[in-house]
Amino acid sequence: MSLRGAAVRVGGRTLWSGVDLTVATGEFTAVLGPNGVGKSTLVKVLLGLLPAAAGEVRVLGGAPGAHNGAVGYLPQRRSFDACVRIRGVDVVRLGLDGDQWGIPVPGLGRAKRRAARERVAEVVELVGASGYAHRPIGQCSGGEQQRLLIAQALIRRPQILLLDEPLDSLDLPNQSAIAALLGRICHQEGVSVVMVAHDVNPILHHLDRVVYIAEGGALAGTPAEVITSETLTRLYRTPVEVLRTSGGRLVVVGQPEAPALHSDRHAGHGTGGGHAAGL
Ligand SMILES: Nc1ncnc2c1ncn2[C@@H]1O[C@H](COP(=O)(O)OP(=O)(O)OP(=O)(O)O)[C@@H](O)[C@H]1O
Repeated sequence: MSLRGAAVRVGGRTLWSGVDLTVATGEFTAVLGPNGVGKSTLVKVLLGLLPAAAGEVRVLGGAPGAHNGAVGYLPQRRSFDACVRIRGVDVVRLGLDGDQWGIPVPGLGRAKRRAARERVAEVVELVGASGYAHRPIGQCSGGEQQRLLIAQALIRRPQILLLDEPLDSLDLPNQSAIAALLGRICHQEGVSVVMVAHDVNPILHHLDRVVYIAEGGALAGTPAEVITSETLTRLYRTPVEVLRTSGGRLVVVGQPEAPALHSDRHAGHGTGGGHAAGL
């Protein structure tokens, strides 16, 4: 994926401009930055849901959206209500043929149904969800639901996996487990992972590249290049300290927390109301 001199405008406002970025194949990239700078909007541009206002954006050698069959997408977290009866495996299967729901697929014979079942089982195994995938998804924990949604995004064997804050509202052990899972999907399965995140700590260990969006532009580099006290303090406009543990791992301290009602800030998109108060 590449952006050259790219800019984006929403609601008559330029969020960022002059952005030059490249995400190479097989890399684990985090998109970070303060609330409201346009991280989710970047994901929408990469999916072709929103046109760039200037510059050039290419995804898998084509215009954004042209190869979405090879892009898995996990939108910002929605949790399933406890009363949702659909099983985890059925949610995963929707990633394969959910877009054909209600329309009979001619010639979908027994062999194809078996292949689909096998692919569901394979991807459920990959994300470590076999133990609960046959339960109603509403009865799975937040971390379990997230694994099943990642399986859904992976079922078509995408080359790129785009995730919008997949660790949001998970507890710390689940954040680490999902981060490790995504690291494995990237580095062992060869899927390029691009993930919007608020807290870099759970993923820091797995990252190849960091993109910070702030001050109307973007800054990219390796974690060692970008994650420094000086750079983060400047970008977040608040004191942020980067410490190195005795094991050599970086820890970011003082990074602004995501507000508790995070998903509410997105409820008003497109309606002109609702989310500005949370920024
Ligand atoms: N459809 C829209 N119409 C008008 N404004 C929009 C629209 N979509 C997003 N915005 C605004 O664009 C800005 C960036 O939104 P975006 O969701 O990309 O930010 P973000 O960096 O992902 O924020 P957060 O960290 O809070 O998730 C916000 O100020 C938001 O209010």
